[in-house]
Amino acid sequence: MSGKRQLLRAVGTNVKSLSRRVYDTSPEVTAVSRCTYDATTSTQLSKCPFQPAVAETSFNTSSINVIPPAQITRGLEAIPGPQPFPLIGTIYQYFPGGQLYGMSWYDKLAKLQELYGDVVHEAVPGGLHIVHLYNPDDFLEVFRNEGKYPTRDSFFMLRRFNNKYNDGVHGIITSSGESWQKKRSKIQGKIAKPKSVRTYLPGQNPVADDFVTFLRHSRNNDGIVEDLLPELYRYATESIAVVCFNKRLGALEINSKPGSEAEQFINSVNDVLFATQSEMGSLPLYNLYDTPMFKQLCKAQSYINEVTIKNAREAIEYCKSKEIQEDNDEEANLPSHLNNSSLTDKESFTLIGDFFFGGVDTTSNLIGFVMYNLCKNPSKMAILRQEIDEVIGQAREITSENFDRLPYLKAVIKESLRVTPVSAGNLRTLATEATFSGYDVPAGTMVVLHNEWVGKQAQYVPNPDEFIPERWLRNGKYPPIHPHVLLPFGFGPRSCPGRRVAEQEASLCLIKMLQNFDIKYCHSEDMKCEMQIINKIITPLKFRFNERARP
Ligand code: HEM
Repeated sequence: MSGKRQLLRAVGTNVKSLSRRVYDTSPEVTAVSRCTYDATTSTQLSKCPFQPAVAETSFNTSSINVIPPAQITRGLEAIPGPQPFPLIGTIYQYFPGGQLYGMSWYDKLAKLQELYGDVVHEAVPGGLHIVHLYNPDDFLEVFRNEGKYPTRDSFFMLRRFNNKYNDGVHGIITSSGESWQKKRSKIQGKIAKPKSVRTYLPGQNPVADDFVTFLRHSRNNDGIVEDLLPELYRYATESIAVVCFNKRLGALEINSKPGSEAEQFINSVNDVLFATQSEMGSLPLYNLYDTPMFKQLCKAQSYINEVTIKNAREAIEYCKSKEIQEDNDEEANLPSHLNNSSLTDKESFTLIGDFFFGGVDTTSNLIGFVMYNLCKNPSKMAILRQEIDEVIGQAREITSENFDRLPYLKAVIKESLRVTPVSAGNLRTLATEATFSGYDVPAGTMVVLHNEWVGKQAQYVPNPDEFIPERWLRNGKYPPIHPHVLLPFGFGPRSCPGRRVAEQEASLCLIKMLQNFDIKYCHSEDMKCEMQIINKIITPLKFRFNERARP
């Protein structure tokens, strides 16, 4: 191991209590089956487009973790995993007769871990190599080796759409390198910082009030909403429009006509996510011709762009007509802010489109998951309601100060993201070679961090099957959890810029629902979800909303 990497390894994690397999004499590592695939694409893999650089990390560097060089196994071919074959790689295991056929996403990745251990290699058609990781210590190692401009290679179809039909202009989801950083820096201060997100409260409070009114109209005579999820999509769309355009779209209008702009927009977001999920585990034929799935994505993304551009232009015109120049003016908006930056119109609109798109399914499923978990754990719901009653009471205006005094609400959201995460894990392409649990993995390899799986293992989270928000409260009553187990919004400079927006929108919605209703889950079956880039709820979220009894 080079001196530089010895040094990197030496700045270890502060979580000493967790066992590291790399310290063992590796019997488990050597016992598992070896991959004999000749990695013919190794030249391609080492062609990293980025300068080798080490990611800065703010973690405590108190303990020393040095892997003896003799225990490090080099090269992808040495990593355990299913046997790959030329051209098809390991994809056959997902087809009938294969060991992963017909399984849910979570069951597949759990099976891979069970069969091969904490580091697993898969070869995907098209010469792509994936390394699955199941140890939080290795997650830290990934972020140390993600480079100055972290890369998350995903949304390949969307990338192709942008290249082919958006004049080669990308937002931040599909861009990389300096181009990614330039765009991200333009929007970071407006969306990602907690203080700036609070400035959207005056616009988002009325959205949450309207959602409560909307729910009252959606209930049947028994107070039942047959499926809350579509209503939550409307809420999230209306609320993210406040952030993106400082504008109401009308998604929560009572008796809004089918086929409204908001409805078509929501359907388009779902179509893009569905097409993107279909990329995984299939041959990338869309690179050769416009496949039906690619055409579906193109249609949906074109609509997302159309709605974004229309609303962004209106927002810019609004600021011009009112001569609003200052960003801190209450009537200022994001498109106008970007219009005054060095980005071209197309770059700005594509960037805003990413946020508009990113803010729909994520937030709505998060709220759905939290509601479900609370209903399944009524004692936790009672504690949360008490906190809300004490801090906010029946006030309609939720202030920035209120948010700072709701630790249990934060803990509930966090625990929900562990038990029923919106994002199952994280993805990076290594900028530099790295060592994971004793295996050297070359630069350019895609690594998948299985946070959902790790968060459900008793060795990392005690009583993992129980919904215990208290474990996240900093009162010393529960043992600390490894800081890389739960990374629902990713990590580092490429982490989710919409995190604070999502948390704020979800909190507002949950507060208002608990202020107004007694809520019960009343579907006969447990909730089920399916991986469509995010974990999406696929069974009806049937709740009874009774007006809350006032003292
Ligand atoms: C429950 C809510 C959400 C979850 C769990 C979530 C999760 C994530 C994750 C895991 C990533 C990848 C981070 C990484 O690679 O380190 C991400 C990226 C992203 N998210 Fe979110 N997200 C949520 C809500 C939102 C919202 C509300 C928006 C828009 C306001 C948004 C916009 C984005 C964008 C644009 C990216 C790409 C960032 C980049 O590549 O630089 N997300 N999100």
